[in-house]
Amino acid sequence: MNMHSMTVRGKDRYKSGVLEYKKMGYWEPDYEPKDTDIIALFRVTPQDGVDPIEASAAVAGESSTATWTVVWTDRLTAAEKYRAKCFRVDPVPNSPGQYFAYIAYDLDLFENGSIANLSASIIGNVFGFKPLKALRLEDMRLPVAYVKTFQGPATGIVVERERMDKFGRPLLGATVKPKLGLSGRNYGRVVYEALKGGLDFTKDDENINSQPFMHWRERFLYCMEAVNKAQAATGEIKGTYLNVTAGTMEDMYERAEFAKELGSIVIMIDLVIGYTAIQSMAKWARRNDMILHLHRAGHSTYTRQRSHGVSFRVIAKWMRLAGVDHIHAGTVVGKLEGDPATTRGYYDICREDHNPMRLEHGVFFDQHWASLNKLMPVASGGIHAGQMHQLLDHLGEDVILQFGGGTIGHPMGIQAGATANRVALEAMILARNEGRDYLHEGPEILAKAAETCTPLKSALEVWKNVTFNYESTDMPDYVPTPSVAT
Ligand SMILES: O=C(COP(=O)(O)O)[C@H](O)[C@H](O)COP(=O)(O)O
Ligand SMILES: [Mg+2]
Repeated sequence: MNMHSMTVRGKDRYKSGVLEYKKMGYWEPDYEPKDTDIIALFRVTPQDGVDPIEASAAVAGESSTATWTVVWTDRLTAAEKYRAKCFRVDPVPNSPGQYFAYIAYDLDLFENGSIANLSASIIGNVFGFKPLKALRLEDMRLPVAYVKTFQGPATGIVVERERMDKFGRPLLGATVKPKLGLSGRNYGRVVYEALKGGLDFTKDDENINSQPFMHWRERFLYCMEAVNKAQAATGEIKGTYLNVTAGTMEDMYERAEFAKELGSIVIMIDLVIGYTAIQSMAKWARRNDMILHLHRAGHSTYTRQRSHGVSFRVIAKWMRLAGVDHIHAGTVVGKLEGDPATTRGYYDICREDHNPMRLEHGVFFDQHWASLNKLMPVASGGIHAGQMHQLLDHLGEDVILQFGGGTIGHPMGIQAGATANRVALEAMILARNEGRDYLHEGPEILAKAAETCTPLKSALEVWKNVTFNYESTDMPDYVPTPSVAT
């Protein structure tokens, strides 16, 4: 094969002629994916003049065995088997210049139980490939044989509810605010008031670790004192997600051990610690019967753009494999990006034993989760009591609703903020259980409950105009082949 054409420069530098991945075997339109193949769906935006099939074959090549030219040593391997195979390329409806490329990978390309290994192939080099303008990993079909090599959530939704002794309603939480600057004693006071007022959990913020104004041991000590006092005062089980995120694994283990010593039932980590660190902490959590909360800090840097990056649905799948018990998955109605249909897809990935293909929720593949536990989704970011009916409608019952500003910013104080949220939630659950149309009657149900709950009345009044609109990104009218859909 003559690869000298790779030296083409100037405006013609991306012409398809310079790419020979099709010829190298990375395009196989007749390929029928095996049950054991991993399938990735990419949204490919080729540079002008680049053939979409050649570009998609290049994605298959660069994310599996290929380099830019044929190498002699290919012949020393089972190259046929190890080459990823792009088997389908469809134009994305209503998105000129963008294509959905389906690529199948043999299971033997991957190490058991390692997100680091999976991601080093699938999102390793290929996102910087010059012949592409943009590339987005939209979804993945993970075969059961591969899923079974991961531990999954150690606690999961069912056991968490049993441990918390709370059933039939979403759980309630709050992120302590302000994000930074409180001393340990004042911080612990926020935790106590929020839990005493009616919340089930409080949470450290993503950037609270061990800063000069509050070292981690102080935080843990004051927080656990607050949890114990609130449990004694209310007779309910309470928790606070102690963020053990730190600069090294050794520091994280030390913090997690101390949280356990103090009797905490839950610890927290941030997505930015990396996949291997997350899997290590998940194994620690399983060994130590600890619920593991994951804050998705940093995800929007690569999940938000529609044409480039990695969809959060893929991250949610990877995190269910990795074995966290909680994951932030969006609110729809809050301050952070996320439309109802796509967010629903993320929640489906967390909570179902089997995801059927649901294009209307952006779920492109059937996905069996084998015996992996269900992952509790967390709705957090700019939500308040006045949205309770919408939250229940969009997100269902197996979810943690977290009101940071919506608790700690309450005009009557933190306990009152927590009470407002608890009363609003219970009013809505009762209405739902009575078969009422709680979504449409929501404002009326909340107003009625507020007649006997001044904190709720005050919350409804102060935040009555706080709404964040969302942009709908519902799936376009797109029909993939049944062979990859089922
Ligand atoms: O601190 C907060 C929310 O505070 P508040 O309730 O005061 O807005 C969380 O970090 C965000 O929820 C993260 O977003 P996401 O949950 O989407 O990852
Ligand atoms: Mg935060």
